[in-house]
Amino acid sequence: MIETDILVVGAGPSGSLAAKEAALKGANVLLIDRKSEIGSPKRCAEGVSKEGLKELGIKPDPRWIARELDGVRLVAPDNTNVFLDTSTIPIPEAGYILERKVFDKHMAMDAARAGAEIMIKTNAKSLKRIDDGFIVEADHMGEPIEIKAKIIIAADGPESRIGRMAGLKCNTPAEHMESCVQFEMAGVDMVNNQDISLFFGSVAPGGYVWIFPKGDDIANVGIGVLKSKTDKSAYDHLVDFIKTCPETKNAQPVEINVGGDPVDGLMSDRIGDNILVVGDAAGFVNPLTGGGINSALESGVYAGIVAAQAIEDENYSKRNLKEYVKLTDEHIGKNYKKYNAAKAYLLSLSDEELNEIAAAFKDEEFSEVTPRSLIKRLIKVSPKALLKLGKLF
Ligand SMILES: Cc1cc2nc3c(=O)[nH]c(=O)nc-3n(C[C@H](O)[C@H](O)[C@H](O)COP(=O)(O)OP(=O)(O)OC[C@H]3O[C@@H](n4cnc5c(N)ncnc54)[C@H](O)[C@@H]3O)c2cc1C
Repeated sequence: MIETDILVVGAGPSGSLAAKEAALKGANVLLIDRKSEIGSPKRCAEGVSKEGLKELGIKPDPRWIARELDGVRLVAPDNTNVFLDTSTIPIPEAGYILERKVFDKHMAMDAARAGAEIMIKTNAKSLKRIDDGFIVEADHMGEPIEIKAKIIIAADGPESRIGRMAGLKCNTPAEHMESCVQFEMAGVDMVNNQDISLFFGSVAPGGYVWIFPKGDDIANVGIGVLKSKTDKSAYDHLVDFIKTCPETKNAQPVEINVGGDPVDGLMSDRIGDNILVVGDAAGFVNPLTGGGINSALESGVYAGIVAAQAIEDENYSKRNLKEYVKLTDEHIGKNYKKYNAAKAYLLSLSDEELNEIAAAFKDEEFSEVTPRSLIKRLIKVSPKALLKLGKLF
């Protein structure tokens, strides 16, 4: 039987940062992932906020940055463009396009350098609660093993099972799981290959289509839809878009990525005795954009710090892990309410309303956008916005 203070299940961004932080604070840490190669296959459009990385002290490394971005292009159903410049407006998940397969590996390498032990091709299958922690049954390189841990950090992504196995109520209802499909494509004739492009309206019911540039003619072209808003699959919506969009109709795929994105907001059940849940597994995904890398990293840091302190205190009770909930509510969750309201508004708009708003904003020189100034402007453009926004705020 392998024994450790802290077992981190999942070496995505949240798990690697949790492992690194806990190891730096002196805990004995084991990080496991079921994959043969950490980071691969990716399930991500790879957009990340520059500021977010900076705040966590993660220095940009050319080995894992595919592209540095200038801004965001919002595209209305009638193809009207609105350009936002990230140097003047802070926009979540818009700063760099990562090479996730390299980034995730580097984050795990940093955890190893901090002192964490890593086991790849190790799939956690079940949990058994014992007096002072858990015994995890796992499959390592095809062989059954057992790992005894005082604390588990569940960093096992959007289809997380570890939290639930430990008795926590942390799952995303199907109606709030964005269904995503993406092709990495070559030969994309982008309107602007320094901006990410987001296409709204009936092209992607309940979500949006994205083109995220990774090179001059290389891009992640993907879609997220809510199953409750369409009878068609996300794949069929994306194929229709690619065939008809002038930027993608001659492009060719080199990779396909399929996955769920939990856009329901933070789960309240994020801790229990001997367990903390981080990243997508706990719903740390911006409900408006579907972006979760920055908050996965940040939640991992807080979990690592709190878990290491609990090891030092020799107290792994839920009560002693509460600081994690406080930190994540304060630093991450507080913004989700307004993002949820903005999303509800966006989803309430018809194609015609989106076209009207885009037409009014298309020549705008945005120097600063505050929620208040944006709402004022929206109401001026579309008096109907007053009715819809009134219900939300
Ligand atoms: C198509 C798509 C596009 C996206 N685009 C963006 C974007 O552009 N920007 C952004 O910020 N976010 C994006 N996201 C969301 C982003 O990918 C996630 O928020 C982020 O990866 C969450 O990190 P994580 O560490 O919580 O989980 P993950 O990155 O999912 O990592 C979980 C890890 O746990 C491992 N694991 C799972 N179960 C077990 C087990 N039982 N035993 C051992 N290991 C296990 C998995 O192998 C995996 O490595 C996108 C998501 C999708 C689906």
